[in-house]
Amino acid sequence: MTGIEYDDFLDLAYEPAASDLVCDFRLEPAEGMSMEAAASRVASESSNGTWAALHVDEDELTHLGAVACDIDGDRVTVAYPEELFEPGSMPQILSCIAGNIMGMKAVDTIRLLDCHWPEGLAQSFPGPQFGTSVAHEKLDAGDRPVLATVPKPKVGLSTEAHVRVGEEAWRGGIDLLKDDENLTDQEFNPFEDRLAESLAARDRVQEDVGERKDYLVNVTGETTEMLERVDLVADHGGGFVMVDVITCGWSAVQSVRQRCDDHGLAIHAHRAMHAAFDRLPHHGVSMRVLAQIARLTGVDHIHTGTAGLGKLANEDTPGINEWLTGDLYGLEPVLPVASGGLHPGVVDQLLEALGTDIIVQAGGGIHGHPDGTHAGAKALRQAIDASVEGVALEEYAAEHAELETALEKWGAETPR
Ligand SMILES: O=C(O)[C@H](O)COP(=O)(O)O
Ligand SMILES: [Mg+2]
Repeated sequence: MTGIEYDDFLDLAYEPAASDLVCDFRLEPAEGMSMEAAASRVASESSNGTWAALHVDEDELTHLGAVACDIDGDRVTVAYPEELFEPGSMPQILSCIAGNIMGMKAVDTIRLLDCHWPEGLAQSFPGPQFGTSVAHEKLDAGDRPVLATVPKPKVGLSTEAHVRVGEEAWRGGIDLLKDDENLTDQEFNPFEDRLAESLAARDRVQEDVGERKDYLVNVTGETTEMLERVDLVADHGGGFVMVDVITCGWSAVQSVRQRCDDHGLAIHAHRAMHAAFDRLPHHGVSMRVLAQIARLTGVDHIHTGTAGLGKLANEDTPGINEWLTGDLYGLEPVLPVASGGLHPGVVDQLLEALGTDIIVQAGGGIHGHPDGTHAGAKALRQAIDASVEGVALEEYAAEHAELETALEKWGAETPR
């Protein structure tokens, strides 16, 4: 017999193996508990330990214990053996590394800051089907950012009004019409009507303007229902679906990813509710980790913030975007989405901060233009063109009336 003590999970001399999943945490131990004891409890509870010492027959035990292997101030590194995990199951992985430990009394606060994914575990997931390549595989954005818009008000428009707003925006130079996160299949704007009519409008606009356009229709719902909606999008000739990935849950995202593979559909991930996990800096799961999970489970785009230029609080957008587009054992890169309070007057600063390999989404920043949606869409496209060409917005506005009006209204201010 062997006794497993909860403080057996600390070994500061341990060097993680290449196959380990290595996680960085920030901890605040409970009163009266040392950092070492708290770190060991985290490694224990998130792998194969519990609060009490156990007595287990050595012959019956598979060694799956995690190791708290580094402590630096309030930072703790924990290495997990890959055998602890079910390959390809994001819920199972999260039940380890972001499970009971989030509410454990041994720590006052705990935040999962970053994960270093080993090759085997990363490759047990599909990753994106298209990722950044949507800009030229499904659209005609070339080297400029892809442009998207959400009709506002976010809910309440009839199908007809919704489609009209979309058509005006596409004609003004926007690539993607996007549903809002809380618009799915309500009575005032039913899913299938909106899908069919929007895609018919898309086809008309494409024919007229000679540029590919598409529609990010929000399929979010109960998983079986959501898969049926994915099939409908394919039946109607759409190229993308949108999913509220946090509210649906990662298991549902994995199911949608499989179904989208059958149809060649790209997935636009909205992150509504992410801030419940990542807004408090000392607790929860960072947006960086949520974005990593999104890439592994296979979304093609995900909202990652606006580098402080929009209406929502954001953590390290440039760093997250760099991870999403960097090397990950051959998995496709994800196209990051900047959204939330953007308007033409901040586009130059946005591209300076995040580069051009992004989607720029503006709702209020288009439909709030004094001359309406069509002019607002033109103003956003003009601001993008100016910034890509390296021309100052004010200078470009002298020749482009819609941009001039937008700059008069909003200047370069960041909204709240
Ligand atoms: O879902 C989104 O991305 C938001 O609705 C953005 O809207 P806004 O551009 O008006 O802030
Ligand atoms: Mg929204």
